[in-house]
Amino acid sequence: MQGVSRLVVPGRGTARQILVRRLLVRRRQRCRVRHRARSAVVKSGARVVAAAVCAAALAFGTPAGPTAAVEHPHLATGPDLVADVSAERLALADVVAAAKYGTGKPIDDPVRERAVLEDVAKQSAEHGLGARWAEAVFRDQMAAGKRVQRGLHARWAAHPAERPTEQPDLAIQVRPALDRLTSRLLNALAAAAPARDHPSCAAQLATRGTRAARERHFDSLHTGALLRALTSVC
Ligand SMILES: C=C(O[C@@H]1C=C(C(=O)O)C=C[C@H]1O)C(=O)O
Repeated sequence: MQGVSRLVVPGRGTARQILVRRLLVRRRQRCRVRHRARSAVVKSGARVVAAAVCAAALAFGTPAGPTAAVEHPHLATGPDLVADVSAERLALADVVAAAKYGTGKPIDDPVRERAVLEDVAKQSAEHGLGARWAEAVFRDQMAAGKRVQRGLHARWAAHPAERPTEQPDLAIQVRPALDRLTSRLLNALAAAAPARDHPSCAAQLATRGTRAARERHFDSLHTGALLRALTSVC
């Protein structure tokens, strides 16, 4: 579980390389979406400039992570917080998995997910955040949590000795703990918002994400899920 950034997934590179690639794909998609939106209202010359700015940001900006973070400290602190709180939320997926294992409670609970997203939409306004962005991030967080639950349930089915010895109460203990993290993650997103449009946001987030995974001694299941959880941040 050591050296997560160097953890190699056969055929796909290290965990850090996978995260940077994934975040770049996301960034390119956002660039394209914005460019298309702009294209609808601006003349063709401006369209070319907008596309060139996106392309240049993607081509030159991303590798400049550490330097950019020194010049703009918010580039480090926002992604740092987001990675950290996301790792904390993901660690709770183990407790959720234990609470559900063998009880027949489904891993996917759409009703609960809707309640989480409604809470996010409500609180995001209080944090000065766009509800769409906040909801996208929380959808990723929930997808990541479910990936961990599925992985652990499969692991426990195959290796009974690894099954948890205690069964926490989902409604009384676990969900309230997740709910408490909602406002912390929204705070972290508010701190990361200025970094979001910076070309090195994805690189910063990758660095902070792999560090958070390493600090928590995440295995490949949890590290992969953390990468998934961070997909919509930048
Ligand atoms: C965490 C749970 O499992 C899933 C993941 C959720 C989440 O990450 O918030 C919410 C609902 C479930 O689909 C849960 O049931 O509470």
